[in-house]
Amino acid sequence: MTQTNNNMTVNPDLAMERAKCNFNVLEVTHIFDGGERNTLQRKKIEDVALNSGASKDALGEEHMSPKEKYENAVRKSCIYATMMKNELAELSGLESFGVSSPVIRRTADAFFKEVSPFLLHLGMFVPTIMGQCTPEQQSYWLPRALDMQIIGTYAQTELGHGTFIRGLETTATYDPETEEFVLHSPTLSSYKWWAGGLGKTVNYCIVVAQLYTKGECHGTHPFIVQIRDEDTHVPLPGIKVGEIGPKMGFNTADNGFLGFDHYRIPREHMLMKNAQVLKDGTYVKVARHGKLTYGTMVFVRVVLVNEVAFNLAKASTIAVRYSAIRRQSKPKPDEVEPQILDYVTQQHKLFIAIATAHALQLCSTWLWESFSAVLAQMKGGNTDTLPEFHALSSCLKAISTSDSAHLIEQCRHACGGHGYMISSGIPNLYNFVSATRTYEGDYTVLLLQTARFLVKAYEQAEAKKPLTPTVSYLAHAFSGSRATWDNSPDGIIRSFQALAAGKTAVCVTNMRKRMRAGLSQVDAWEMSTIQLVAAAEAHCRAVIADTYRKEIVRLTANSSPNVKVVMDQLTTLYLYYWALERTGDLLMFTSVSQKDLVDLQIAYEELLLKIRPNAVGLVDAFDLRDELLHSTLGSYDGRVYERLMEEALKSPMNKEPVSDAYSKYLRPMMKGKL
Ligand SMILES: CCCCCCCCCCCCC/C=C/C(=O)SCCNC(=O)CCNC(=O)[C@H](O)C(C)(C)COP(=O)(O)OP(=O)(O)OC[C@H]1O[C@@H](n2cnc3c(N)ncnc32)[C@H](O)[C@@H]1OP(=O)(O)O
Ligand SMILES: Cc1cc2nc3c(=O)[nH]c(=O)nc-3n(C[C@H](O)[C@H](O)[C@H](O)COP(=O)(O)OP(=O)(O)OC[C@H]3O[C@@H](n4cnc5c(N)ncnc54)[C@H](O)[C@@H]3O)c2cc1C
Repeated sequence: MTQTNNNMTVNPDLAMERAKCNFNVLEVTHIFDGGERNTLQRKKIEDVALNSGASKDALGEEHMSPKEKYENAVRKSCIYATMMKNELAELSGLESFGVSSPVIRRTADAFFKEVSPFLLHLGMFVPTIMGQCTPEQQSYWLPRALDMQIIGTYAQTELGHGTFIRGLETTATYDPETEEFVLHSPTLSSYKWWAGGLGKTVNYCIVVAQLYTKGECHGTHPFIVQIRDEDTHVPLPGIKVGEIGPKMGFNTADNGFLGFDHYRIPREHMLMKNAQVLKDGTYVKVARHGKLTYGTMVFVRVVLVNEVAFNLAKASTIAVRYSAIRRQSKPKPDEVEPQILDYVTQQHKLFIAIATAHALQLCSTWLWESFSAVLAQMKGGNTDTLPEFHALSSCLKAISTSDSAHLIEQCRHACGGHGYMISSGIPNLYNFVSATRTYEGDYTVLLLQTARFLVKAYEQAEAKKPLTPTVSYLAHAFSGSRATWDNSPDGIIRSFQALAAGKTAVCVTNMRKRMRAGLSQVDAWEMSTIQLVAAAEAHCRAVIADTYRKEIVRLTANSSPNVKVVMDQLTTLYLYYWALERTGDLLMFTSVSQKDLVDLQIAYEELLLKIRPNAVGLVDAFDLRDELLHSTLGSYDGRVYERLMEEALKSPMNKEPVSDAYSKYLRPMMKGKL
């Protein structure tokens, strides 16, 4: 594994762990990266972007005031954007997620402990231009946006509504006299709220507003709106814009608010790929599917699965390396204190994090490929696969973000007190990832979208109609008997599918019962939503487990024997872990016995011991440079205590031997003179 400094002194415990590792680390790196070619290109990009030291700060971000932090983040965003235009442009021809590859996105993490104020520009503004504009509109806006001549964001959420898009209150009323739209915020709750970069950075944004023309409302549509002068950056007349204040994370993203006072924009600034307003105000619907204006959200949901996998890989790298150098307690009085990684409970906390990072990474690639296929079909006018894809991307976004946030927090627990230090890197990772569970569609709300699809699919299965691939297992939901338990990987995956089918069946039965008892369909649905969320979660687990297993079998077909073994151990661990987390459900919906579950628990514990010698090798295989980890606990060399002390000494509190607070408050209070 290449590191920036080849002459470093490595902590002896970490060196011992690396010597113990019995598989080829680089081969696993290639699996995680999606192939050797991707690894080589990633490394080239990282070398160009990071070796100059431009990502480093003289003073840690955490010691800066909010204003200094923001300005520093803008400074570095500009450096990175310039690199992207110049040095990195040629290198970024990876198998990429559209306009900016995930590798470019990831490398940027070395520059920011929180996030770049440009995140929404690349993450949503540019993708909306690509996905919602006509070709003419695109040829005008896209080059300017890609060249960063204009910087934009995505302003959809309002103070009063985020989830319920149809409830947005901002209006865009067409005036045929001037051929303009008049944007207006009629209430306080209609103010746009949350858009990243809106507070101070951007001069344009995508605004989602209720479209009115000829006195009729046509629902929400996207518009491109200039909000600041292109030269002076002063907000334009009719615009009220500002920053929303401190948050749990995202503090360098200047999330903002925005209100309009009868603010006029040209007709051409409505993004017209899916619907148009003609000069005379006639509304023309172009798209075949009513929800295509939600396309950018679907894109970001897909991207987020990859994003959280990467952040989970970081957290597990930090926690596993730290657990290898940390020694604590003395269970055997005559022996030295063990590495905390030797405690089975510690392995239980951490190895699932490594396995989940792999599972989500592979699912994200598979999801991206499915998305590309859906987009290709839609180009030809066919939207048949969109409902299934919406259900799939919704649940994968919900479960991947929720599991990752939970496991990153578990990694923090695994690092004891030191994990609570900002310098460990874990709090920032947690703050970032916990937000992903909420934004781009809240966890519960998205799982309920998947549940809608599952219920419909169940009814189709009942009527013996054909099923789409991800729910084909529902065809076996009507056998009348419980699924046969079998603890092979394929057997466990079948059991997860049986749980999803069983839970969906329970929901449908309960809803029907409730409706027979007099509840409306809406109320019967509402009363069943706890179970519907559980059914969607079970469905998603079955999809992840199945995809993870199939992808690993495929990707390791030509791997060396030990890589095959260790990758198989991780997938099996994932399956055992979730089977043991869901024992109650297994007892309800499969033939599993108490003895089977006791045996499974023992097999799980034995698997932890088998993975243990390779744990550091497995996180080394994520190949995360120290610059990306920002961690005193997780650096490659394991100099944890030295780094903790170095960071502590940087605290501005240590600049003076006696704090001013002594003479101002402590002394007077202690001398009774306050
Ligand atoms: C490559 C690297 C680039 C860098 C990027 C890195 C990372 C990027 C990070 C970016 C940072 C982002 C920061 C955050 C940004 C935001 O949060 S932006 C705001 C996001 N907001 C939301 O996600 C709102 C969530 N709400 C909704 O999506 C919808 O309102 C809803 C909950 C889905 C309900 O919509 P509604 O119109 O009310 O529909 P329903 O009545 O419930 O359903 C009607 C039918 O429509 C189907 N449907 C709904 N959505 C879609 C869709 N998107 N696609 C296809 N179909 C959809 C739904 O299933 C219903 O179908 P039927 O059951 O058949 O009736
Ligand atoms: C860090 C961050 C960055 C963001 N960036 C942007 C941005 O750049 N642009 C932008 O437009 N927006 C942005 N958002 C807003 C984000 O998209 C919304 O916060 C998110 O979609 C959730 O909507 P909400 O806040 O209205 O939550 P609410 O819908 O009010 O959710 C509150 C609770 O109600 C529950 N709930 C709501 N509806 C239902 C239902 N139908 N059934 C059951 N339960 C329900 C939810 O599950 C949740 O528990 C950002 C948010 C965050 C936190």
